[in-house]
Order: sequence, then C-alpha cells, then structure tokens
Amino acid sequence: MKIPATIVTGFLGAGKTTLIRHLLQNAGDRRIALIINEFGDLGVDGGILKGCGIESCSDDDVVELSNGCICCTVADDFVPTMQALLARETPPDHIVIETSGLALPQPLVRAFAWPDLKTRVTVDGVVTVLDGPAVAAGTFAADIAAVDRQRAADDGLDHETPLSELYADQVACADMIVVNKIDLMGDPAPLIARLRGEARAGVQVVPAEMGALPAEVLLGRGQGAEDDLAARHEIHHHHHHHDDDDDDHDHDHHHEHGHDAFESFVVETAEIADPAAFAARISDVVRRHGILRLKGFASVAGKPMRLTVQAVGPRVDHYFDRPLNGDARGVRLVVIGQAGLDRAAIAADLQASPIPA
Ligand SMILES: Nc1nc2c(ncn2[C@@H]2O[C@H](COP(=O)(O)OP(=O)(O)OP(=O)(O)O)[C@@H](O)[C@H]2O)c(=O)[nH]1
Repeated sequence: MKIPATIVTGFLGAGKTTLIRHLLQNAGDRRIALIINEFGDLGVDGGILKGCGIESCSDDDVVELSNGCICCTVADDFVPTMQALLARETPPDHIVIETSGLALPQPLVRAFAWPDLKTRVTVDGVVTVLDGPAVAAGTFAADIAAVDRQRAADDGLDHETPLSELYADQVACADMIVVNKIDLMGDPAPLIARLRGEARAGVQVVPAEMGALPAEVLLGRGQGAEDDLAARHEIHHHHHHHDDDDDDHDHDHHHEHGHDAFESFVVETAEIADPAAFAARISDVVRRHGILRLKGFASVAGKPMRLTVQAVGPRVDHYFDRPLNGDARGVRLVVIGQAGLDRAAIAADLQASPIPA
C-alpha cells in the first residue's frame, strides 16, 4: 500500500497553516506527518504547528524545509526528507505537505513520479487554499490577472506577473479548491461558480471558514496526481535554465518562477506593552509599504504567553497561542513583499532592527 500524501498549496496568507491545524485537530487516530516549507526564514508555521498541544501531532512529525522554495529544491531537500520519513520504523498513515505561498505545486507532484518515491507514496490530492475575499475583491492575484489580460493583448509583452502566474498554476493543479475566509466576504457563490469555470473539470470548489473542513473531505481522495500531470500544466513562462544538471528526470523544472520578484526579511525588537497598539502600528506599516505578508511572535511585558501576530494585507490578527516556555522575550517578525521593500524604513516604522539576511 502506498502512503497517501496531500499537498496543500495557496498564496501567502490564504490560510494553509490554519487549515492544516484544523485537520490535525480532527484527524482522529490517523498518524499524520507534516512537511512544511516557508518563504522567509523564521519558521513561523512550524512554530504554530509544533507544540500546538494537538495530540495527533508530535514535534517529531513536523519537518520543516527551509533551504528555499520546495518546488525549486525538490531533489536536494524534498526527496531526501520523504525518504527519511518513509524509512522510519513507524511510517505515517498520511503525509501532508504545506508548500510555501510562492511555490508552484507542479514540480512537487512531478517528484512523486520519481522511481524512489513512486513505489511507496502517491499524491492523494492537491488542495489549493484561496483567500476568498481577496480573490473576490480583485486584490492579490485577481486584479493582477486582469492587468495581465490587458498585457496579453499587447504583443510587445509576453510575461505574466509573478502573482497571477502563481494563482493560475495553483488553480490549474488543484483537485480541490478551498475558498477560505468566507466570514470576511459576502455570498461566496459567485466566486465559487467562477472558480469552477477556471479549474479543471470535476474539481471540487468548497467554501470554508478558518479552513474548517472535515478530515474525510480533505484526505482519502485517491487522485494519484503524479499520473495525471499533463492535465495540470504550468501556465507560467519564466524558465531560467541552469546548466549544472543533466539528470534525465525532468524533475525540478529549472525555474525560478519569479521568486526573485519577492523578498523577505526578519525584524527584531524589544518586547511590547500593548498588543492592540502594536497590531495597529503593524497595520499602518503594512499599508504604507505594500507588505504582502507579515507574521511572527512577540512577548508582552508581564505576560507569560506567546503572542502570535499575523498580517495578510492590511488585516492583522494577534492572539496568545501558548506559554513562552523558554523562548527569549522580544519580537521577531518575518516581512514578505514584492522585491524592493525599503527594509530600513519598514524596520524604523516598526521601531525594530532588521536582521541581515
Ligand atoms: N477571518 C479569517 N481569518 C482567517 C481564516 N483563515 C485563516 N485566517 C487568518 O489568516 C492569517 C493567515 O493564515 P495562515 O493559515 O497562516 O495562512 P498561510 O496560507 O499558512 O500563510 P503562509 O504560510 O504565510 O503563506 C492568520 O491570521 C489566520 O488566523 C478565515 O477563514 N477567516
């Protein structure tokens, strides 16, 4: 029996970690191993999922890949990690892979066709999480897609923007599309209907709040996506060919797909006094600097709990998630945006110090 693996993809901040957290809480007695890949090097998603107090999820079952985007380091990073998981004395019942918000799912699916993996694991399904209100409102990928349609009509331009490429690729690869954050939007029905048109035939499009879908809906789809790659073609066109690899597997696709169009950095500052004021400051900074995603942890003077801070666009969530235990007091945030962020100004506006990359 092959071990099924579910790939969870979707743009920065769409709700992948939240959906996985809910899944783990409702996984029953399935033993699920997680492979997490983040853009930005703070390990926030791993930090949220590890030590989360969920019984079905021990720290050992969470593996973080942090040497770059999973779809570009498939051979170096992902395949060895999978082999190590499979070699465990008690292999997991199911593997869940959270890609970075900038990853293309196709190269990852393709890796499952490698001889080493093909006999032992199969892609149970590709779940693409979308930020429902953002896509509906035409922010993020959607309005850029509209710009691209205009650009496509112009013969002088042949590239799509990185954001719309990612969106299109993540939708094209999906077996299931989750329209998340429906609590923040009106009737999701029109968007769901539109997405059914954009996706491959038969792809399920389901609404969700906080990624709350039954484990039975997410797992056990049995798609065998690795045998079905042609139907899930990439739409993007950035191919930067490297000449250092004459491997006969067409595995990592040799692309950068516009990663260089995005950047991330970490800022640190002293612990804060007032979470609400801090969130308001972050919201202002995010808006002023066009930051796509900001997340991290903070300690609050006199409080024993860790504050998790999350911004997706101008919306900022903050909540105490667990005791600080031995964590150093202070603030560590990862800031992600399109290339050209003014790091010094952002750090100054956050009253923080940027950490050199
Ligand atoms: N209101 C609302 N907030 C949500 C929902 N789902 C997720 N969020 C919030 O959105 C933020 C981002 O969620 P994550 O689950 O970390 O998103 P992600 O896709 O894993 O983010 P990256 O790994 O950075 O790409 C967090 O503050 C979540 O609490 C939802 O359905 N409704």
